Amino acid sequence: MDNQEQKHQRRVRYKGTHPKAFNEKYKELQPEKYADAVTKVIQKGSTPAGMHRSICVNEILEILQITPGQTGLDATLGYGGHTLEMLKCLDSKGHLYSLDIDPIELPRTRERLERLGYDSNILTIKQMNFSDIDQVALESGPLNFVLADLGVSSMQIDNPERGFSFKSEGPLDLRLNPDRGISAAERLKTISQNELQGMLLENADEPYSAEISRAIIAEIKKGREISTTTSLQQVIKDTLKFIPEATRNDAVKKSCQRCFQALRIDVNNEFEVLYDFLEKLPATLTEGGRVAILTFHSGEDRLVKKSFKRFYNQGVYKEIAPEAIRPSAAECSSNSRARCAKLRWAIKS
Ligand SMILES: C[S@@+](CC[C@H](N)C(=O)[O-])C[C@H]1O[C@@H](n2cnc3c(N)ncnc32)[C@H](O)[C@@H]1O
Repeated sequence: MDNQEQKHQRRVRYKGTHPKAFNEKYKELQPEKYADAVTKVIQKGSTPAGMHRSICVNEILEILQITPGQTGLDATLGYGGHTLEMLKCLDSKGHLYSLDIDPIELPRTRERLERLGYDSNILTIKQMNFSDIDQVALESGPLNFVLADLGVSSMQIDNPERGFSFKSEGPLDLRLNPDRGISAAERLKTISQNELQGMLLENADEPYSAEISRAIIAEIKKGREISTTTSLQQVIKDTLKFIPEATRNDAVKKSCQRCFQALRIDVNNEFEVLYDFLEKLPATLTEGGRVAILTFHSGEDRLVKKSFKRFYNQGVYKEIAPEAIRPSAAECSSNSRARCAKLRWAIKS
C-alpha cells in the first residue's frame, strides 16, 4: 500500500483527568510540551506517567557533601533526578559516573541529560549492574561519594509492557533488563511449590505464602499459563476468597503487591547484587568517602544495615547512620512512593 492509500490514524485522546491506559497519558509523557498537565498531576501527590520523582534529595545532598572537583557515582540513574542534583553540586568540575541496567529507560535519560548540557566531559553513563562497582572504580579512580536509590523507577512501574504492576494488564516479565535472564512468567513454569513459598516469605513476608504458592502451582499443573499480570492477580484473588468480605479487597491488594515484589527480587537477583555491591563498596571509596543508600523494603534495609555495621566494627567505616532516616511527612504526602523509603549512610575511615 502506498502512502496515499494509508488510512489516517487518529491520535489517542487524553480522556479527561483520569485516563485508564498508559499510552493515553500523552500529555504527561511529553513534559516539555505539556508542563501544566505535569504540574497538576504532581500537585495531586501523584507521579506523572513516564517520570520519576527523586526521593530524599535534600537529605542525600546533606549526607554526600559534594564539592566541585570530586568524583562520584550514582549507582541507580533511573530518571536522572539525583544525578542532575549531584551534577549541579559539581558545578562543571570533577566527574560523575551513573549506572543503570535498564536498556529501555537509560537512553531516554541520557538524552534528557545531554539536552541539559551534561556531556561526557562531566558525566559518564553506563548500562551496567551496580554489583560491578569495582569495574567502575578501575576507570574512575577512588570515589568521593556514592548513591544507590534501590528498586524500580516510576517509569518502569507505570509501563504495562514491563509487567511490574498488577494494576494494568501486561506480560508477567518484571525484569529490569529484559535482555537478560528469564521473565517471572517463565520462572513460575519450573519452580517447585516449596521454593515458591520460600520466595514469597523471604522476599516479601507474604502471610499467605502457603495458600498462594499452592494455588499457583496447581494452576500450572493443570496446564494453565500464568503469563500476564492480571492472570497472577486473579489467582491471588481466587485464593484469598476465604478472607471476610469487609477486609478482602485490601488483603488481596497487599498480597498482590508483596507477590509482585517477591518475584521482581527473584528474577533480578536483587539481594545477591546488593550484597556484592555492599561488599565491594568500601574498597572503591576515598578516605572520608561518603555513601548514601535509599531502600524500599525491610529485606534491603536489613542487608545495608548489617553491612554498614560489620564494616564499622572492623574500622573500615569511621561513621555510620545511627538509625535509618525517613522522608519528611511533607514529602510522603506529596509523593506516596516515598512512604516506605529508608535512607542510611556511611563514611569511609
Ligand atoms: C528508584 S530508581 C532510581 C531513580 C533515580 N534516583 C532518579 O532520581 O531518577 C532505581 C533504578 O535503579 C535501577 N537498578 C536497579 N537495580 C540495579 C542494579 N543492580 N544495577 C544498576 N541499576 C539498577 C533500576 O533500573 C531503576 O532505574
